[in-house]
Amino acid sequence: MDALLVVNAGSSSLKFQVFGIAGMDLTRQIRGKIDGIGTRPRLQATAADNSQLIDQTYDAKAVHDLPAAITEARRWLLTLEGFELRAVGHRVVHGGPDYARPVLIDAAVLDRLASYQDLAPLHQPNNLAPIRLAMEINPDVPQVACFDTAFHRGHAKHTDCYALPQSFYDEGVRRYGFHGLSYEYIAERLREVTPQKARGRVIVAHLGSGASMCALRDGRSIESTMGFTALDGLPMGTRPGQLDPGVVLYLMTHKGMSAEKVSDLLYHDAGLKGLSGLSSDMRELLASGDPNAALAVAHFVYRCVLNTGMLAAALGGVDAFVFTAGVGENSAPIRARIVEGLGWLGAELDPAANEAGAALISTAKSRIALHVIPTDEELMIARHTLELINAHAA
Ligand SMILES: Nc1ncnc2c1ncn2[C@@H]1O[C@H](COP(=O)(O)OP(=O)(O)O)[C@@H](O)[C@H]1O
Ligand SMILES: CC(=O)OP(=O)(O)O
Ligand SMILES: [Mg+2]
Repeated sequence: MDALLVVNAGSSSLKFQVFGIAGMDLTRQIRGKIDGIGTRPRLQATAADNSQLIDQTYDAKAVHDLPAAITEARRWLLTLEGFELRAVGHRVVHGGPDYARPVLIDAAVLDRLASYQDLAPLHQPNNLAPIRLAMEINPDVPQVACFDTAFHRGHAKHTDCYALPQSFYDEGVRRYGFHGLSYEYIAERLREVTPQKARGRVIVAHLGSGASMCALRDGRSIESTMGFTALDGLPMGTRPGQLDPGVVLYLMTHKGMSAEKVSDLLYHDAGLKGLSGLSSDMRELLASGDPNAALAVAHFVYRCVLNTGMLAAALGGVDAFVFTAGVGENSAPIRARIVEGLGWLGAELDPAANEAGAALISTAKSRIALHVIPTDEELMIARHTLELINAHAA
């Protein structure tokens, strides 16, 4: 069967899906991921009927980074039979000022995307490595890059500028926002789940290893907690979230840290991992009795509540709130604690629905609807990829 492969390299996971394609039709054939990279790596994949194809765990050292995960996933994908690869769609985290929509990749595009590497060091190299590999192995198979930044590119200038001389804005120093493929998918799902609310004011909390929130008005992004890079906003697995730039100056001038050392700290050793001194993985922190784990969790919840206030102000009120991504989809205790902090907005949790992992977790009395919607960045990438390759072939 003609097939489309989708690759999504995140900060702690490599997700992939294989779709059968016929004209504009997509049928999901395989859904897979390696998660817990560097902590407790696990490769899982399921077929279209949800039957399990593989479930394998690895020693943390065996799959310690994304390149190692790419090698493992590729090894397994090559064992599959019956698929004729027609295109590959990739998540690329940073599209810079140049790309406001998905693009067919050629050598010039690849060079341009590589020039944003410093702006997303945790992701961009891992997004580009499989593109280079596929170009070498299958030079005739078209590849499409789909950007985390694209969905936010309609933000008004007074919201996506920094208060710096405008020459910086002109050269691309802007608040881009990320996780856009996830928000685009959620905006589409909301139109099916709750069409009336989808036209209103919605805050989506994408809480994974990387975490951000997005303000949607009538399904379009108007604000994000992330900025020029994926360091800003909420605390994350290994990134601090919002940080006074004075801290960076202090580290460089008072502690003599090089730019490289600061970058290492901010991308790899901060966030839940840095603050707890224990783990970047929310599951491990919730299971731990250590007071530093409790501190990191309390900080995460507090910053989620604080940032909700900011986005509520941007929207002028809130009609619905959506939890998604690894933590948002799976952790009832974190959802409960965030909702508790949103009581001032009139949010009221239905604890039984929350514990049961229901799609709607608010009470009938709640002033805002609280939803849990599993994200599907890979489906968004597949749709964009198919659209582009069909347009190109026409
Ligand atoms: N049941 C759970 N409870 C708490 N956290 C969870 C649970 N399941 C997954 N997670 C968290 O979700 C994170 C991964 O989310 P994901 O969206 O896949 O991240 P990314 O795409 O950024 O790699 C992990 O760091 C893990 O801590
Ligand atoms: C942009 C970003 O932080 O992505 P992820 O959550 O997949 O690491
Ligand atoms: Mg992710």
